[in-house]
Amino acid sequence: MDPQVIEKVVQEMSNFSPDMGELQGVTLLQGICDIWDTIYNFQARDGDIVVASYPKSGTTWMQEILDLIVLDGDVERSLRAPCFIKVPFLEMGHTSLEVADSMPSPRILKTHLPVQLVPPSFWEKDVKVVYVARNPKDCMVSYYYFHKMDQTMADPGNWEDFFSNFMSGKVTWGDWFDHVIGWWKAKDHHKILYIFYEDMIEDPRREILKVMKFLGKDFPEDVVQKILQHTSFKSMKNNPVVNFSCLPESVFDQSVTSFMRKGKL
Ligand SMILES: Nc1ncnc2c1ncn2[C@@H]1O[C@H](COP(=O)(O)OS(=O)(=O)O)[C@@H](OP(=O)(O)O)[C@H]1O
Repeated sequence: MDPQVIEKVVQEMSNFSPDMGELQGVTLLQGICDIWDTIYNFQARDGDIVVASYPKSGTTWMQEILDLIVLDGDVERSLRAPCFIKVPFLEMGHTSLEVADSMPSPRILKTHLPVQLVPPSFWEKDVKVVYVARNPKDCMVSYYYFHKMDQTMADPGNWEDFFSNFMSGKVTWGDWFDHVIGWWKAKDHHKILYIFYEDMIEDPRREILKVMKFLGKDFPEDVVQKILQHTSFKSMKNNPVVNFSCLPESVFDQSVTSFMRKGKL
């Protein structure tokens, strides 16, 4: 991967301001609202795989599982680039979208958008979505610490403030309840596999097998074990490709808290 492209994506991330905007009643970063036409007109392709979630639900974990499944368990190749380059984040700026456009298929893309805001081309093409949901209590705690660590997010204030903002959907990417319910309903009409973070914690092998089946893959046990081992919390915490240690403190100040913070219920 061209280091200049990585640099450009990081630069774009650091340019995001904590200002909030709103789209169709959903609270989003103003930076997302500003480039909404570009995001909404993004062209999905047949064969795209999307990991969708409310923030802090286990997205990065699922991204890495998906990448390894697509790579038939080739750990060496999974180390080719940071996760935000391997799996472009749909609403994170022009450069991410350019990276996505230049990628060969099958692509893996990430979004935190509620289902009603997903660009229409995703429903017109043959796209598979893995949605990850996490219980709101852990999601909220994780999101609170993330706001403190991510220097481009608004200061969350004290816990009581953040709690009431979260409960009323006044945090970026909107209301947790609408998000998980919207995607739950959509799974009856589209190719969506709905996975729970808690199930992944309880039995990660079982959930990885579900994802493999959804993607039409079947591996011998040694490959499944490799994927399992490489995507354990301990491995991911120490893996620079997924632990965001390549981001400068001006973006993620991990002296406040690690991105791979707790990884538990
Ligand atoms: N492998 C593995 N096992 C268990 N838990 C894991 C794993 N990888 C990431 N995590 C935890 O997921 C939380 C981050 O969620 P996201 O990746 O969705 O964050 S983001 O919205 O994309 O920023 C964050 O949760 P908290 O620890 O509760 O903050 C991560 O620690």
